[in-house]
Amino acid sequence: MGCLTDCLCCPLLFWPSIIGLAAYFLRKYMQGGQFTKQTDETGKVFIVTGANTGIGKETVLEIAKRGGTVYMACRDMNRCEKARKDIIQETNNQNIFSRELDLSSLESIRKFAAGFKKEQDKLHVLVNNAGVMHCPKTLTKDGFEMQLGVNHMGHFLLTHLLLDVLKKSAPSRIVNVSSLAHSHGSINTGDLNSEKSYSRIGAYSQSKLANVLFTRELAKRLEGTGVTTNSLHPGAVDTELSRNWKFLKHPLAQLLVKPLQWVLFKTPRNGAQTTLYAALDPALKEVSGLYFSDCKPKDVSAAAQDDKTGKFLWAESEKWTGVNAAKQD
Ligand SMILES: NC(=O)c1ccc[n+]([C@@H]2O[C@H](COP(=O)([O-])OP(=O)(O)OC[C@H]3O[C@@H](n4cnc5c(N)ncnc54)[C@H](O)[C@@H]3O)[C@@H](O)[C@H]2O)c1
Repeated sequence: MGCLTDCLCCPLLFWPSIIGLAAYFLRKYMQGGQFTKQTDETGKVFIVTGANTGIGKETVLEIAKRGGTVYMACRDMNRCEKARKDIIQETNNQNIFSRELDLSSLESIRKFAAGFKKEQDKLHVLVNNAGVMHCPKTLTKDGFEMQLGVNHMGHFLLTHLLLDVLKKSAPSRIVNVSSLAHSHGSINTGDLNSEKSYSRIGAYSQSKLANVLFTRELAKRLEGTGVTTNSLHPGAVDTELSRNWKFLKHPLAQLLVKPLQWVLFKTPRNGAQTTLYAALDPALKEVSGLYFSDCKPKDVSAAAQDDKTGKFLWAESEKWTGVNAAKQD
């Protein structure tokens, strides 16, 4: 009792302990839902885009632990190869492969899909995970605004090129990693490619809204094929995604931001849980067109429920990516 009174009277001990405890429990809470079901993925083939870091790498690691064959589709082959070796070492699963895929190049996407289909005639789960966020205005090799180009258009083409193998492997799944940022986005129908004006944040939100609209429209078109598709928000996750916010690298910003990040952001492993849930949970075998967060279905914004915009985006994406011509290749 005396000791407690002493502590209460000593702000130097009391307040740091209270803040520390509050931070600890808040961090625990912020780590979110976990996918704890045990599944055996032996014999199943997966592709994960952007698999060398962050959520993508953790997704591959967990699937590898469960025996799946995984193609890590990456832009940076040095980092991809290193991540692959780490995963093989940790899981002893030798069926992990690294392949080059640059989603900012339609040519690279076509090359990746053709190469994959030469090696495999099955694909059970495609995880469209790769993404860029808040970059300064740049264009993809084909002249698309980078965030819409990589996050949506690249995955739109990739998905279409792999649909035949996904259908052959049904029941199969397409998982699109979107973001809560979709909820403050809008599809700029008059200036989809941000030619008249550009906002880093607006273009990211637009691309993540495009992920949800694409998922919903695709789900309708895939009805009865045995291929399902869902989108998700992984949570706020401590990854390299914020690399374009250069001020965060300043030592002073690090001093302020790091403790906050530790409390409020998920680890990449916890950030991968909703992706794993959407990709692996047997209970979702026939569930399609939904949006998940923390391993649960969640509502999407009104803009994401607008089927007219979904159809507009689909038609534009077909035009931009030349998907119908590509399918005949
Ligand atoms: N981290 C978060 O808080 C958060 C929140 C919401 C949504 N997301 C989404 O999660 C996904 C994964 O992001 P992360 O947080 O792991 O970030 P990350 O930066 O660690 O990983 C992104 C991956 O995408 C790859 N990539 C980028 N451009 C590419 C291209 N042109 N071609 C191929 N690959 C490319 C990167 O190389 C990297 O491997 C993204 O789609 C992101 O929008 C993340």
